[in-house]
Amino acid sequence: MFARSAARSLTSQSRLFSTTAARLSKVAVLGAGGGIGQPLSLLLKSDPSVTSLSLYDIRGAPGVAADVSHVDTGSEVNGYAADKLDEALEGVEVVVIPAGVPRKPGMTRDDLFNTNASIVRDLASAIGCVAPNAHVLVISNPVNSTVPIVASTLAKAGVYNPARVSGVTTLDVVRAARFTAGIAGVRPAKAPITIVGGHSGATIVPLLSQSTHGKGIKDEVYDKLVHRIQFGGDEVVKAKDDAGSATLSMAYAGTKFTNALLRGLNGEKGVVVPTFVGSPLYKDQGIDFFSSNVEPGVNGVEKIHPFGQLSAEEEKLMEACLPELKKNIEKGCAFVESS
Ligand SMILES: NC(=O)C1=CN([C@@H]2O[C@H](COP(=O)(O)OP(=O)(O)OC[C@H]3O[C@@H](n4cnc5c(N)ncnc54)[C@H](O)[C@@H]3O)[C@@H](O)[C@H]2O)C=CC1
Ligand SMILES: O=C([O-])CC(=O)C(=O)O
Repeated sequence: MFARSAARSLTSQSRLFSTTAARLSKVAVLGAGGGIGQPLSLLLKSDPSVTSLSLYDIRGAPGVAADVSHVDTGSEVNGYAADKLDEALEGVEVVVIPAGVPRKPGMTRDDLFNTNASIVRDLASAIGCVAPNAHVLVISNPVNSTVPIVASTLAKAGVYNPARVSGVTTLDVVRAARFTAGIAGVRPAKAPITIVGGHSGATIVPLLSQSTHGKGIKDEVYDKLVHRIQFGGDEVVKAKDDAGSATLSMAYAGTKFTNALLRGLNGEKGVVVPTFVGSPLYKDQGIDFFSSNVEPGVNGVEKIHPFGQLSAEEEKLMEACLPELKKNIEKGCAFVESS
C-alpha cells in the first residue's frame, strides 16, 4: 500500500518537475502574496531547477518568503516589501507575474483590464530598467492584453525581445487533458490536447482533431467539451462564489510552464509547451501575438511550431477567435501608446 502511493507521488512529481544539469536560475514572483502567488512560490521552491526565489508583492511577500524558506530544498528565498521592487528584480533571470485582481462571477477577463493594465505596465517598466534581459511570464489577466502591454512597455524602453515575453496559457492545456481524459477513460498524460489562439472564452481554440483521444469525440459531447475547455475558468469563478478565480490549478500550471522554460534555458532539447507570444502565425492578418506550441531554448522561445490541418469545426472556432483576439491585443498596445 505504502509502496504504491509513494510510487504514484513520485510519478506525479516527475511530471511537474523535470530537471537537467544544475545551473543558477534566479526566479522572481511579482504578486507572491496572492491566491496564485503563494502556492506558486511554494511549488517553485520545490522545483530543483530553481536556485533562488525572489518574492515581491505590495502586501505580505516577506511573510510568504519566511514561510516558504523553511521548506527543505536547496534554493534560497528572499521576500521584498512594496517599496523594494528594484531590489527584488536584481540579477533575476525569470520573472513570473501573477499580480493583479481576479474575476468575480459575471465578469469577463477583459473587465479586469482597467485595474490590471497599469499594474502590469508598471511592473514591466521596472523589469525594463533593472532586469532588461529577464524572461517575463505573464499570468495576470486579461492575458490577451497584458502580454502586449508588457511587450509594448519593454519596446518603449528599447529592450523588448519577443523570445523573452510569454503569456502563461498552460492552464488551458492542463484542463483540456483532464477533461478529455475523463471522457475517453484514460489518464490525462495520455490525452494531451493542442490549444491555440489566446486565453479567454472564444479565443481558446482546442484542436481535438489532432489528439488520439480527442478526435473520436463528436456531436453534443464534442460541443460540451469545447465549451468546458473554453470556459473552465468560469466554472471555478462560479464555484468560488465571489472568492476569486483559479489559484491552485494555476499555480500548478504556472510551475509547469516555468520548469519547461528553465529546462530550455538549461539547454535541454525538445521541450514543447504552449504559450502566448509575439508570433508570425497570423501576422498577415494583423495579429502580432498568438498562443501555440513553442520550443524554449537557451535564448527563450526559440521555435514557434505551426499547427497542422484544422477540422471544419476548428475552422469555425478560429473564425470566432481571431477578431476578438485582435481587439484584445490592440487594446493592450493602445494603452501603452497613450500612457
Ligand atoms: N493566466 C491564467 O491562466 C490565469 C490568470 N489568472 C489571473 O492572475 C491574477 C492573480 O490572481 P489571484 O492570485 O487569484 O489574485 P489575488 O488577488 O489573490 O492576488 C493578486 C496579488 O497581486 C498583488 N498585487 C496587486 N498589485 C500589485 C503590484 N503592483 N505589484 C505586486 N503585486 C501586486 C496583490 O497584493 C495580491 O497579493 C488575476 O489577474 C487572475 O485573473 C488567474 C488564473 C489563471
Ligand atoms: O477565469 C479566470 O478569470 C482565471 C483564468 O484565467 C482561468 O482560470 O483560466
